[in-house]
Amino acid sequence: MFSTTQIGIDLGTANILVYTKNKGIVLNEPSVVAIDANTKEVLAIGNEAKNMVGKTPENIIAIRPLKGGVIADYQVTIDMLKQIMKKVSKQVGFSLGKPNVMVCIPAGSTSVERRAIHDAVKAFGAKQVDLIEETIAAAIGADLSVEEPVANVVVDIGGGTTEVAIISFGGIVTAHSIRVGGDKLDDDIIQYVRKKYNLLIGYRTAENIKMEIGFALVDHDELTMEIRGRDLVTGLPKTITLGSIEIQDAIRDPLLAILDTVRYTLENCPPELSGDIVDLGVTLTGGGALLKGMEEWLSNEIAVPVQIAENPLEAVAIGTGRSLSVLHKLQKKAK
Ligand SMILES: Nc1ncnc2c1ncn2[C@@H]1O[C@H](COP(=O)(O)OP(=O)(O)OP(=O)(O)O)[C@@H](O)[C@H]1O
Repeated sequence: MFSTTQIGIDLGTANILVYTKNKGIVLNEPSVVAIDANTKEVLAIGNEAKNMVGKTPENIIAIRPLKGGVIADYQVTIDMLKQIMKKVSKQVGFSLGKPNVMVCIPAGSTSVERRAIHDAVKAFGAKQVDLIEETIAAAIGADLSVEEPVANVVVDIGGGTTEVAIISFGGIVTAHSIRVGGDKLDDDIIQYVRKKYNLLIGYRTAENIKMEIGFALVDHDELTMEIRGRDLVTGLPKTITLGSIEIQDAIRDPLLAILDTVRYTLENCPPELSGDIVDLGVTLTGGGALLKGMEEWLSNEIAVPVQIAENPLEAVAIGTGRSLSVLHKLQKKAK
């Protein structure tokens, strides 16, 4: 008899990852879909679609169907999910039997959207489909002892949202989220460069600036970077040099919004669990955790230890996949 393949899907605003128990991460691609604007036909997904952004003829448009932590384009999300299942099935070969699938969905998705995602995965041939909250998946993926009666604090800084949760005994004790994540930092960099230098830059350039010379609000030796864009006055291409101190200023507001959400969640922690936070600290997951100085800045501001999960970008997908076994064990116990 074949054992059932277990698959975890992290349906993120910025990236989609798929994890299987035996093979680990088997797919990691940006949540981008290229479609023909006239026929609405899906032409490409993931890396292939991202590479088309801003470089394609007018009839081919690239869509990020998940925006700001919610499903912005429902039909395209479902189409993307189908393509992903197709890719993964080829790679993993779960033709041997129907897989059990766990999907981690954006926090802001409605019950109708949750149902639709569930049905789309099921229609593709999954044996069982379950949905999981992002912070619980992140905590499991970060190797926190979520089943213990202690305060596990997770701050997941994704593309569209930041979610903060205190998890104890397998459940969320308190949680808060804001629609501010790495994408908002990119937006603010675009606005800053436009205002100060009259230069138009695209999202990919803004993201590169953030990754190369973006810092949380910590003192640091200044870094610089040359960037290219379109001069708004002459309409011609132009190169300028940006410094990390000015970029730090440009992304100050979203960083402070993230800090406020962390503070607010910690303030709402039941007193019995507060002591654990001082001892165990806060764990950062999601790509935003990789912003330079993030760990040091948050730790200084909230005065508790802060650590970054081993694989911040993969923690949710790993936890989503692993949670299948946790759920399975719980179900067995319940029988
Ligand atoms: N080295 C880095 N420095 C700063 N930001 C980074 C770095 N690497 C990735 N990011 C940012 O992390 C974000 C993506 O993170 P992640 O893949 O965890 O999001 P997601 O799970 O798709 O989003 P969400 O949780 O909102 O659905 C993007 O905004 C990306 O620019």
